[in-house]
Amino acid sequence: MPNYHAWLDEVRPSPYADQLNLGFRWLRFSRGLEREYRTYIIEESFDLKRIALSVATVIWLALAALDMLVVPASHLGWVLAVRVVVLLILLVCAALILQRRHIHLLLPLSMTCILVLGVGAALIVGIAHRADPAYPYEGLLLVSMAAYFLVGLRLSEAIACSLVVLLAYVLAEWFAGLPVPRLINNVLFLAFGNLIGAVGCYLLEYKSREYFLISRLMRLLAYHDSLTGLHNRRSFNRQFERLLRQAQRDGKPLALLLCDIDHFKAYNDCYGHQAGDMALQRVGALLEQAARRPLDMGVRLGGEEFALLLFDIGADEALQRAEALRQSLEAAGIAHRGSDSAQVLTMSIGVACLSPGTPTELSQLFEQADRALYEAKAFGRNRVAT
Ligand SMILES: Nc1nc2c(ncn2[C@@H]2O[C@H](COP(=O)(O)OP(=O)(O)OP(=O)(O)O)[C@@H](O)[C@H]2O)c(=O)[nH]1
Repeated sequence: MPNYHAWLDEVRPSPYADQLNLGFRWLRFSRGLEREYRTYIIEESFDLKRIALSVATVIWLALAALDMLVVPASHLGWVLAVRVVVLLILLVCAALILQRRHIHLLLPLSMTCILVLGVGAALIVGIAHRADPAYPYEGLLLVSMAAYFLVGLRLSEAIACSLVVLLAYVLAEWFAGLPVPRLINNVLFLAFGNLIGAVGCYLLEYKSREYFLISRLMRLLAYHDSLTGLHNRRSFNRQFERLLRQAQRDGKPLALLLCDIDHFKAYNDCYGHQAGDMALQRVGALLEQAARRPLDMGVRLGGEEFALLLFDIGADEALQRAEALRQSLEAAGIAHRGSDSAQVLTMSIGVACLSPGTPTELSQLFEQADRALYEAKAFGRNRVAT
């Protein structure tokens, strides 16, 4: 399919943007993304599976009632026996699916339901055709349509299920002794129906994958700063509450480092806005490196203000990390002839710590770090204060 996402050129590289650019006409992403998509689709299709199960059970029971009217009494017992066995398996699968605990079993259970319905329907047609060749076989197409559209299967899974059902039908008709020309006619009808289902399913899965990539990319854009790739203030506010709760629950300390580049206005004035942007990106990369543990967070708060949120860190170590960060910018040696504090670009850092068990709001921790930053600026910049 053609790629209409020209706007991706203006977005920072990410696995989602890369995959959108690369395309996915074979309905497959790169390995990591494919795993993420499959987990997402299983979660997403849970409600669909519940509805599909209810619809399938109702239709199956309705057809059982119809069988009592149209299947000759000599074969009705067998037909009803198949209906009961299929119904029982459906109910067991439904009980497991609805518990939701067995999320890893959701896919095999859904495929089992489709296969049991399809093979059961094929058997019933075979049994009925032994007595009455006019018994409708088209119901098999309903099972395939459910596989393509109703259960949330991927195209390859839906095709696999439908082919097994088609094979079961051919065997059942062979057992029933249906004349070959009629069998060919019926198989062709089912095959064409499957073709239509497969094309529809392809288009749906393509759109579902596209939606997955775009929605993940949008989330990434909404929570990250476009210039540096760091978390933005919105993401910081959102994650801070979560980290605070986790720190309190686990009895771990937290530290907030507020970082502000010194004399950045003068830097812009001396070297231009574009050079200023590049300097901000270099600072962003240093913060990214400093936030190396999974629960640490490097943030661009706006302009030339950054923050580093460190999880499970005591006051002494937090000061050391702040000092290391300050030194790393100084050591980067980005010339700054307009600065009063040094000949290179530097930053001032205010540190605030939160001990376990101390109830604190983000605003309080922020104020504390801001006061320390103000002190660092007032005492000559290019320093760490607490
Ligand atoms: N290049 C560039 N400049 C920015 C960006 N955002 C903010 N700035 C500039 O950052 C400068 C911040 O200036 P001030 O708030 O006066 O701070 P300062 O000059 O660093 O002074 P001190 O913090 O007191 O050392 C302003 O000139 C803004 O235009 C950006 O995204 N890119």
